[in-house]
Amino acid sequence: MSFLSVSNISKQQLGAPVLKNVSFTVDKFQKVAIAGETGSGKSTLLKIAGGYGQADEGLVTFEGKRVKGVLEVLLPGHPGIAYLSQHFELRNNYRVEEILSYNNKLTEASSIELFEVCRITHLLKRKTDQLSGGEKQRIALARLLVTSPQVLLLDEPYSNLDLIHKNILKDVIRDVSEKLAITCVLISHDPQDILSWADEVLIMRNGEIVQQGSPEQVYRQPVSEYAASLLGPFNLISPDKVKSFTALPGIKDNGSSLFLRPESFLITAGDNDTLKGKVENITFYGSFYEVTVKLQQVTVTVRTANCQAKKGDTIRIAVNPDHVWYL
Ligand SMILES: Nc1ncnc2c1ncn2[C@@H]1O[C@H](COP(=O)(O)OP(=O)(O)OP(=O)(O)O)[C@@H](O)[C@H]1O
Repeated sequence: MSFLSVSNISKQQLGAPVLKNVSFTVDKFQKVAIAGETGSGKSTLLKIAGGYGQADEGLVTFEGKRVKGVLEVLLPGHPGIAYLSQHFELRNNYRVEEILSYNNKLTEASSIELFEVCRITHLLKRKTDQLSGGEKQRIALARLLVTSPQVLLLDEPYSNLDLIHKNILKDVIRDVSEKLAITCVLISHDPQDILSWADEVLIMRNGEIVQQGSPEQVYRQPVSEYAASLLGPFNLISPDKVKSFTALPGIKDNGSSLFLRPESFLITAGDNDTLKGKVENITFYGSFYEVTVKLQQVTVTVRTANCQAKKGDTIRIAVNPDHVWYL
């Protein structure tokens, strides 16, 4: 029996299908990320999974019990499942500690640990209008966690946060999974948030899950150009141009497009198993450079930690044969 099971969910909004027969399962303690373009149905799916939406068809179960939709219950939600919306609200004119005292099912020691995990211990005496957006978000999260859920569903928790607050919240969410042993499902647009955190990634398009796999699988072996583009930059060499890459080990001209992430290329001094090209552009991104290299027939983007070359230089590039993929 799956911990959380979403089976054959379909949903229409204003006469148009928003979810089409979607199924997935979440194991206990798993970290699942949902990615997809705007309007692909991520939020609708997450709400239905937590009992905060209403499916037209299909079944959601949590530990074997059916999760009812909002139209079937007086108060939305299901015991054991917490859902943090993109649009949460904290009541004005309350102290944080008051907000966190309602529905608190934890012992005092566990509450103290939770407030530490959420990095809000220093905020407990503040009023809710004396908090930054990032602090409010962590309190909204703690407010859910004091109810002692087993599953936490997070809808784009990192949107609208600056890098500092985003990094704090990333640490918090990691600790929620690891220290508090809570199963998490998270929606995000940012490949870094998804790939560095998840055990399993679901990719949605037009109300369907088009790919599901580990971060490495979905990143290195996408099922389509769409799936590839959600998780970062890539080179896609059309079948008629692949022949010019077959000098590189591991690359075959098999009638498909050749897919390579920029870091699958390597700038090298050697002559063997390499291709010659001219540097067209170099962009510095802090921890890496992106180098645009014009080869005989195509231009590719190469990602490298160090770059001695200059614009206009002729360089040689090799490829990591383990990263070769076709679409
Ligand atoms: N209450 C609603 N009434 C009508 N249409 C809706 C409603 N909620 C969602 N939709 C539509 O359903 C589709 C999926 O919306 P959803 O919010 O699930 O997508 P999403 O992938 O989460 O998008 P985003 O990344 O922008 O949040 C969209 O076309 C949206 O316009």
